[in-house]
Amino acid sequence: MDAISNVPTPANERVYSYAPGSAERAALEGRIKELAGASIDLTMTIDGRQRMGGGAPIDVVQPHNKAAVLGRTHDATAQDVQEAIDTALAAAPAWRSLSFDERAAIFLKAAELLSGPWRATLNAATMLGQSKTAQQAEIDAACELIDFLRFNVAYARQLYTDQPMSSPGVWNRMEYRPLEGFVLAITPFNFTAIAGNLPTSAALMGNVVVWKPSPTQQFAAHFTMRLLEEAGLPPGVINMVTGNGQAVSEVALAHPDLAGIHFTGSTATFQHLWRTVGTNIGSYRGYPRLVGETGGKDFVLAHPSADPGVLSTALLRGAFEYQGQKCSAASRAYVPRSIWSGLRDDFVSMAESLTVGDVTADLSTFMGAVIDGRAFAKHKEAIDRARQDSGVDVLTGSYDDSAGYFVRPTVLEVADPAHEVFVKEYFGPILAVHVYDDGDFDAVLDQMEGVAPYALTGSIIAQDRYAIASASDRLRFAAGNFYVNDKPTGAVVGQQPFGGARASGTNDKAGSIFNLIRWVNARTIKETFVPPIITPPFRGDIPQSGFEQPDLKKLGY
Ligand SMILES: NC(=O)c1ccc[n+]([C@@H]2O[C@H](COP(=O)([O-])OP(=O)(O)OC[C@H]3O[C@@H](n4cnc5c(N)ncnc54)[C@H](O)[C@@H]3O)[C@@H](O)[C@H]2O)c1
Ligand SMILES: N[C@@H](CCC=O)C(=O)O
Repeated sequence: MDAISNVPTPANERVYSYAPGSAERAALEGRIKELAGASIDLTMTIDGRQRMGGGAPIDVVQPHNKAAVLGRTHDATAQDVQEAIDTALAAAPAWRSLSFDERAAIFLKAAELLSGPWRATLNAATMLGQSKTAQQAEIDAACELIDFLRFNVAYARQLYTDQPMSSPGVWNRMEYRPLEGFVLAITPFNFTAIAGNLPTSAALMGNVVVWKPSPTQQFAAHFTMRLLEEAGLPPGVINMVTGNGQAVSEVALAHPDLAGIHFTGSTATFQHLWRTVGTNIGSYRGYPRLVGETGGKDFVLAHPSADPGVLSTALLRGAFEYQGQKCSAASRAYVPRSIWSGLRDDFVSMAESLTVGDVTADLSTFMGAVIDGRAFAKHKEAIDRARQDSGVDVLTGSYDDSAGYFVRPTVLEVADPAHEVFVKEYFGPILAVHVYDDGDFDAVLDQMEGVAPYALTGSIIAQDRYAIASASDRLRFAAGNFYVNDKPTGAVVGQQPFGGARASGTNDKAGSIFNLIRWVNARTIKETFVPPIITPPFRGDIPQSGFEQPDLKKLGY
């Protein structure tokens, strides 16, 4: 089509409340029932065809009811991964020559389908497979993924319209080519939206993708793939391989056409991927783009002027929503003694009153289970160690994996601000609190700024504007997303572009133009309309422009 279209102006998707008696609640409950008993094959999708991976089987269960198997997936083998790469590369010429409008329409349609008929399916799958409450599934699997799909189209259009200046007689253009090769998207268990965004953002920019979701998110990923197909994604553009990723690392990272990695997950995994790419660097066609958003040890710093109600709400929601399994979750808090002495008992009893259980059976439950046995064992060990540590006061916290992987909200009060609990990411509902003398605010600020290797999210809770300004300035490099008088979680696409620095990742801000820039490789084109020509005899002066009078004799006059 010979036109430069206006893409639809994006707006954040409305968040449904799922109030008792509402139509959306009835639809969700119905879908939960159907999917809970479905026990489906969680296949790979290569060239639009679904088939099981050739490796070891993996049962995908409900974390809050570990005996309930939602489906079975298989590890992809080296041969499976090779096939996914070959398919992607074969699909590349047609996909990249499709116009942006045609590509964008697929993802806009996916957003529309998810906003309507697919909403209950993806929310139910996320609740069942990742143990999210209805509210947490809604803000993730529905709203955030819809926002990613819609806002990315608008950001891509903005990027494409960014063009260089031209001078008289010259037209300069910038062509935003996709990367040459394939993009490998490796996604985490905790956000259905992130899992959907990582392959689709690269594909929107004209790239072909091999996508490997986390096995513990495979249930919702399976339906995300079906949604994209219904939206019209051509076969081969995004190829999904399943399993733990061993073969993906071995084959894709050694492939000469690896053009980029779009990763979200732990710092250790990203460092492994980066190291492997580094080792193989001479063998690629180009320099693979490495985009990785990783772990955090996110803080809440309270000033003596803080409103205690704001502080306790930020801590309860920031630390315990989705069982603390958000990369943004508050896992360390610094609270002045004057506030803590009045707040502690109430805060602990509020934490103890949070309901924990099967989020799909009772939609009012505040927390579900942690994702799997490995996560449960890690949290159990951390709590047991804390109990044996004389420097740690376990104010509340317990665990039970008899039916599901349940870890109750855990609050540790610790005097030593350099203790492991302020440094290590547990990625669960464990909050460490350091109580300081009110006069030590500045010293605390200096210490907590660099005690952990991460720099993802953090909050300052204060009424005193000088304290807010000082914390904002001195914590400038300690968080990629910084909050004033709010919890450190819940970034919204288009409002708080998300990502952190230091060990927390490359900070390419998911759902923003900065991220999309990583998936293009710009070509600059200069066209000179009337080029200068050197005519003999050469007198040593090189014409600077082609604006000499035309030779009328040559033209026949
Ligand atoms: N910064 C962010 O935006 C952000 C967002 C979500 C999660 N996270 C982080 O993600 C982590 C939790 O997610 P997770 O447990 O799924 O992380 P993880 O690193 O264990 O797994 C992430 C993905 O990498 C895959 N993987 C693991 N080893 C691999 C290998 N050798 N080769 C190829 N693939 C491999 C996994 O199967 C999964 O798909 C936390 O550290 C959290 O902070 C960060
Ligand atoms: N973007 C989400 C966190 C994603 C990581 O898990 C938030 O802001 O809470």
